[in-house]
Amino acid sequence: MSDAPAPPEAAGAVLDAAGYQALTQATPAQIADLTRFLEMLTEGNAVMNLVGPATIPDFWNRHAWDSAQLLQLAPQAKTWADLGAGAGFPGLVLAAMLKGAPGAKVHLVESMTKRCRFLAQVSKELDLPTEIHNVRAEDLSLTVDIVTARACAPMSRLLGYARPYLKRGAVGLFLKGQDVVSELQEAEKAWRFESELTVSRSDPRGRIVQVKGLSRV
Ligand SMILES: C[S@@+](CC[C@H](N)C(=O)[O-])C[C@H]1O[C@@H](n2cnc3c(N)ncnc32)[C@H](O)[C@@H]1O
Repeated sequence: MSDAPAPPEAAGAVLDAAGYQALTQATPAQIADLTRFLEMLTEGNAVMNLVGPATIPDFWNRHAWDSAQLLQLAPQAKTWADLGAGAGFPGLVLAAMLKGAPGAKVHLVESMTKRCRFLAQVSKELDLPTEIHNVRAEDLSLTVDIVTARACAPMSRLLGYARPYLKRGAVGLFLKGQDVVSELQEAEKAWRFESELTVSRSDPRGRIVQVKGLSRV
């Protein structure tokens, strides 16, 4: 048994920028971009509903690390589509971490115009490799390596939104909460698909669902 101290996520300690950097090997420039994003999120949240205000003090774990952990499941992926990107989770964090990587592009798909304006502001200021689509996800069809979503819709509905992307060869990586098993059971009534669950590293109650090979039952 190792005597090494428990990692912050296991110990339940609040994660700060240095802890995030240790978990992700983020560069100082990436930490600076994410710190500015946190400032813009805090300012934006004062005038519009972007994230639950109580979650902002836990930004580095609840939002940044929750999002960035996806990169460790798909280290070769260059192109991503984040459905229901909202204030930019996971999409803006992925874009900040992929900035400068050859061929990197994160498509942020969001139906609410106000939120798209916020996504555009952050992307412009931080010069992130994003493309913003102010549309409903299911009305768009992009060829990407990975299609992702967090808190966008229950799995059955989400698979309908993700279908055009999965049909073009994307793999799904969806951040889900503790109801994931019942959501999957419900989804299996309407869809056939392969799924694999990974425990979330930012919250042991959460699961990341990898989805491939979607078709209608
Ligand atoms: C609860 S928020 C979550 C936002 C972000 N993913 C996060 O985890 O912080 C859900 C977002 O999905 C968007 N949304 C819901 N259905 C959508 C759809 N069919 N196409 C695009 N955006 C959608 C909503 O406008 C909202 O911004």
